[in-house]
Amino acid sequence: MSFLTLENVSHHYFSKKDFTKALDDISFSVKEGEFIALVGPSGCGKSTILSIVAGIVQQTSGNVLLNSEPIRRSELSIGYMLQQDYLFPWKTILDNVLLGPKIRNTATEEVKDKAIELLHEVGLSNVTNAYPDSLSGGMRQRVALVRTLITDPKVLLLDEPFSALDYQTKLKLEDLVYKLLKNYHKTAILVTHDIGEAISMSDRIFVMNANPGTIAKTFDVPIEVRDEMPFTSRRHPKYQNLFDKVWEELNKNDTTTPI
Ligand SMILES: Nc1ncnc2c1ncn2[C@@H]1O[C@H](COP(=O)(O)OP(=O)(O)OP(=O)(O)O)[C@@H](O)[C@H]1O
Repeated sequence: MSFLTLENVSHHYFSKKDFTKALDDISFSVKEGEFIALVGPSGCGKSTILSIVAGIVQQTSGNVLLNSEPIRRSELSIGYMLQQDYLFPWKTILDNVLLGPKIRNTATEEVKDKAIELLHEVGLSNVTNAYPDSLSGGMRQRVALVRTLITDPKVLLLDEPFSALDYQTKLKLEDLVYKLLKNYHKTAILVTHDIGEAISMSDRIFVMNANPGTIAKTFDVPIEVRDEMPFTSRRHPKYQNLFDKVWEELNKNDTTTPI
């Protein structure tokens, strides 16, 4: 059963003199609890899709559906995780995590306990009262993850959340995020330029073309790869096979990077 659907979605960005056709006739469905990845060249509209799903950008045409009905924004809670963590330097880690609930007036003792529990789950129990400046990039992204999860969003939009991290930290965080999202049965859409990350974390991959942004091809990640944690899944022969196919698809229409 489809949970979240984009139906013939197109989008133009208008300026005073010009316009950009960012997306052309995008259609796909995501099941509840499913993890999908969008990969494609720079400017193909990946972030625009996330913004449309989040309701930050209103598509020029087409529909966004929730459980096959036109979406009512109040019915879908969304969590966003970005490349930058946007932690407030003057607030402690715990207060950064509790910012959303405090704004909504829902920061009960129970929510505070949940925040502490989640910080423990991501290995940050010992820094709840520290300030962001004293944390590494990977630790800060773990705080950002907890800050996203504390509001219990139904859908997580992950816009290149690991791309600013060193490679080792990135691999570790991919495992951690994957484990948490599966444990909490979250639906997630990941935008990434990293084919390996897309294969090792998601159930399906949408490869996009640019100018305007379209979905060129959808790949199902084989069950044997999906059943493993992201790091170990990279050892599976079917991982490499899919990597080659996604790479080939990405390069079919890419005229920007001659090698
Ligand atoms: N606010 C905006 N105003 C005008 N044009 C925009 C705006 N945001 C994005 N665009 C244009 O829309 C197209 C899609 O942009 P988008 O950021 O969604 O692509 P992307 O695939 O996420 O890119 P990247 O991988 O570089 O982050 C691009 O041509 C971009 O320049």
